[in-house]
Parts: sequence; C-alpha cells; structure tokens
Amino acid sequence: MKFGVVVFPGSNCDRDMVYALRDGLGCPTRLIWHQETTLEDVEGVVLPGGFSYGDYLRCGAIARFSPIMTAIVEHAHQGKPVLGICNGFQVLTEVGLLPGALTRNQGLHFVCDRITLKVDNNQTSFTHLYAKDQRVTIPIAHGEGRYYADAETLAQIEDNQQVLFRYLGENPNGSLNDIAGICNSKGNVMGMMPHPERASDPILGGTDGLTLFKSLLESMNH
Ligand SMILES: NC(=O)CC[C@H](N)C(=O)O
Repeated sequence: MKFGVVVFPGSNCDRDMVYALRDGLGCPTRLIWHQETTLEDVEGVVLPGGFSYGDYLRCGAIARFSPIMTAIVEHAHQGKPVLGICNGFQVLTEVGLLPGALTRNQGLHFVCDRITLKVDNNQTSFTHLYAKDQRVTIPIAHGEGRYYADAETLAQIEDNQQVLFRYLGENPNGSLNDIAGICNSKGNVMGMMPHPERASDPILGGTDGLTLFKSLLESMNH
C-alpha cells in the first residue's frame, strides 16, 4: 500500500501530509510533482493544502488543469481512493470530482483555528474508525472554505449521506449546512477543509486526524 501526495506550485502542506502518512501511519509515501502524468505506483492519492498558483482566480481553479489531474480523474473513476485536504478539496470541486464549490469565507477573513467537528457519516472508507457523531478536534486554516451547492445538489448529497464532517458550534466560514467535508456518490473521493494531518501526532496537540488516515489504510488493505 503506497500513497502519493501531489505537489502543485504553492502547495504548503505536502510535507506535513507525508509525515502523517509515512511516520504516523507507517506507509510508503512519495511526493508527486504536478507535472507528472502517471500514478502507476500509488494506490492512494492525496491532494494537500496550500496556495496552489497563489490562489489566483479562485483557489484550485488553475491547479485543476495541471497534467497530473488527468491521471487523478482516471484513478477516481476506477474507484481508487482520492483525498483532498483544504486546497486539495478546492481542487477536487474545481475538477468536478466532488460536487459543489468552496467560496470566500463569510467573514471575508482567512481563519486559522482549532475547531470541533462532528462525524456525520462513519460508514465510509475514510471515516469507519470514528464513532457516529463523534466529536473531533482538527485545525482549520483557509480563506475560501465556505461550502456552497445549489439546492438540488445539496439535497442530493444530504440524502445520500455524503456529508462526512460538519462544524459543531460556531460555523467558521458560513458553509451551507455546516458542511466541513464530503465524499462523492461512490464514496472513493473525499474532501474536507480542516487539516487532519495537523492533528496526527500528540506533539501537535491531538491525534483525531490520524484516525481518518488509519480508516483509509485499513479499508484499502481489505
Ligand atoms: N490551508 C489551505 O489549504 C488553504 C487553502 C486556500 N489557499 C484558502 O485560503 O482557502
């Protein structure tokens, strides 16, 4: 089982992600430069957080045209796991692998905090090691994290149990339905604004995020 972490120009959470997967999880992990075109040697793909292409136009709007994205779309269509964190989530919505969009935070400020989430659906490969409705503490750091989808799409993802995490307490960005993380209808592509890799080692103040990676690894090994 090997992970690949994609590096776009401006990614800044790629090495933290490698640390979480390689040191926290014990999985072989390599960085994938965005100009690469194949994913042959990796089974799990992670798009990390950061400021790809300086967030020009919209966060993720340029990165989604990077050469590696064709292989990632193919990987996802084959039912293999793709995880996007923060900027990675934004890229996945821009490329159409996840529904909806991440728009400018309601307060128009970049928010950087440690917040509480609720695990809404623990029946997915990304969340099965959490308890249903478990409260988890995970850091956030974003300027465009306000989840938006049209009414029909929103109803569809709610009916389909595609909302995996919701903000508990104060909604930090104005996301519809307090949505912090979702998956696609097949359940193999997931994106979330909070940063589980920043909650993957006790030295960082918590390990609630590591459970997500453990869930994924366990489901991939079965
Ligand atoms: N930490 C991140 O990935 C930030 C994502 C993006 N640059 C934003 O500000 O919304």
